[in-house]
Amino acid sequence: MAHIFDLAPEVSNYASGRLTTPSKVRFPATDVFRSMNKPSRFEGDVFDLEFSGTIPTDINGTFFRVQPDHRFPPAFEDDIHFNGDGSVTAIRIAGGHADFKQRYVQTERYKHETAARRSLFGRYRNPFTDSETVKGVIRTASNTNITFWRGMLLATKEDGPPFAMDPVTLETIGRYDFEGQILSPTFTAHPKFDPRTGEMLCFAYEAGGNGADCSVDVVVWTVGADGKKTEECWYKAPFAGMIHDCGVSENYIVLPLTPIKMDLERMKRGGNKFAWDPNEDQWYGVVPRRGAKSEDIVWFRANNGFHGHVAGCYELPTGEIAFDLTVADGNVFFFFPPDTNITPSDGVAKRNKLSSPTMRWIFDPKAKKSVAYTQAGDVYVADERVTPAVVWLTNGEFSRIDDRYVTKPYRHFWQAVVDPARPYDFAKCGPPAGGLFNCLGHYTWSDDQVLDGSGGGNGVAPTMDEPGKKKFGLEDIYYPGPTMTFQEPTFIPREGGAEGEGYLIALLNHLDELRNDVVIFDAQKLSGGPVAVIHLPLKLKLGLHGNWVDHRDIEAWQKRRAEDGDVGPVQPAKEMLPWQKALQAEKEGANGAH
Ligand SMILES: C=Cc1ccc(O)c(OC)c1
Ligand SMILES: [Fe+2]
Repeated sequence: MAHIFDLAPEVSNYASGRLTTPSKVRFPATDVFRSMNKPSRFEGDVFDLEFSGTIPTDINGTFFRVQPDHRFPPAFEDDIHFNGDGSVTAIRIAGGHADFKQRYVQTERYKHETAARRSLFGRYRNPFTDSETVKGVIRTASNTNITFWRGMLLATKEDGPPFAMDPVTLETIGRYDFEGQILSPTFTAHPKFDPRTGEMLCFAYEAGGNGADCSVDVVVWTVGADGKKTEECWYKAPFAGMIHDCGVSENYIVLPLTPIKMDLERMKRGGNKFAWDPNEDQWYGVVPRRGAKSEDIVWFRANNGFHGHVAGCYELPTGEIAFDLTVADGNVFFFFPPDTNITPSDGVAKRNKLSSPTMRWIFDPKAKKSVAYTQAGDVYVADERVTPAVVWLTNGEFSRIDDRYVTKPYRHFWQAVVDPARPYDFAKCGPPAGGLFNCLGHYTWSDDQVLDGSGGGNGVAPTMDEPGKKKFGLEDIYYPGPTMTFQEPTFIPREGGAEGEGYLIALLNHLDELRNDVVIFDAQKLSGGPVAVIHLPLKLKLGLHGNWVDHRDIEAWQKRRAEDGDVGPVQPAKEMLPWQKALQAEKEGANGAH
């Protein structure tokens, strides 16, 4: 009997890039599904994890994070990581011990594909590539963020509505529409929480129709601590681009619009949802948090760049807004290249060795603006272009702050950092899956930068290409060695501590062993190395975002969410979304016509 491994090499499940009728469960032989990126697909628990060092006994809570993790071989052989099914990790820490739980978000997509035991949804955010059997089904993979809101976890991806999960069991409760108050087809993966008021500030882009029609409609909401929606205002964006993250100050919200553009005709042809436009500016929309009208938005323009994640955002004594985020000098999403049918060939950006500094922008919300009439509606554009007040060469991504300082002046931020000067063991690890985030960085703004937002005194920072730029503030860096990279860090506040006093927790990727650890640092002393290394007996996937939830908050809400609690159980959405109802009516109309 020939040994299984002696048989002829496996036949691919793909014919001209499309999934055939899979004879075997076999993922594409591409970098997206290889080595550290190999599908995990694991759901389960590990009680009382092994660890080295000492897990701080003064923390009692759960570190939640989410990863895209394809459950089935994708419909398209060249599928991308960002199109994987959302799978949530919970690291429950108490009494110096840690437990592990991993569960998928049981979205509509999850349910339909489980029943079919195969992929039914096609390309990333392109329903024109889906099986006819799932037309009208909410297709989000809920794979980008996992936040805690009024006793539930919200698993989110910006292409669809949130799905609620139980924060202890990780069971999926269902699609969440804020008790029927938020019915847009899309919802941000980056809601922000005002620590002073308990409000959730959130938004959606491509929000005007079915969530996949390249709409330029943007909506911004405020939901009060009591769960009641108190603000809703709709705006027009200058083009159908990505608004991934946002910043919130005491009175304003800042929406960075990235020049990675949608195109409906390309999508209908089965192409990519997005294409990088190296000739387009980066835009920043600034809107009031309260009592806003559509004409209150002001869009600021700056030279082309790729927005990363927001650190802090707050108002200066002048009433201007300091807004900090990483901005890369080229297309970070290499899997969404320029659309050569649209972008003039001479415009294709030079192949950058991307640099991704932290930029501080200072926006005047009262800036003089003019109306640009676009076919989609009025766009209010500031007359003056903007340049960054500070360019800090952190070369990082996944900025995080002490979330108790959201909307307020802050000093500390942390990032996953790329330092190409450090040794990397390519022979053992191969290419650094997901980016060479080989360090964790802790950064502290200097006094003058906190108070007046200036670039260290004169308010004018060197431009991006000025040689020998100044370093700003303090830097505290940890490098684990040549075979490891980090995922996004998350701050854990120490009870009663000042800003930034506490711990930093992150996943560590062992690219040689193909396994993960969870590392915990003193947030003020990364360079001292981790105080604890929690050993997972398996490899997860490269994830996106995570958050720390203190167990007292979970327990308090468990009481309130009990059948006899003052709030009662989480209510999943009861009705289809408006775009689904419209589609159903269209179908019935068409059927009725026969
Ligand atoms: C990191 C940004 C980002 C933006 C859009 C996405 O759909 C996403 O999916 C994982 C991630
Ligand atoms: Fe994000």
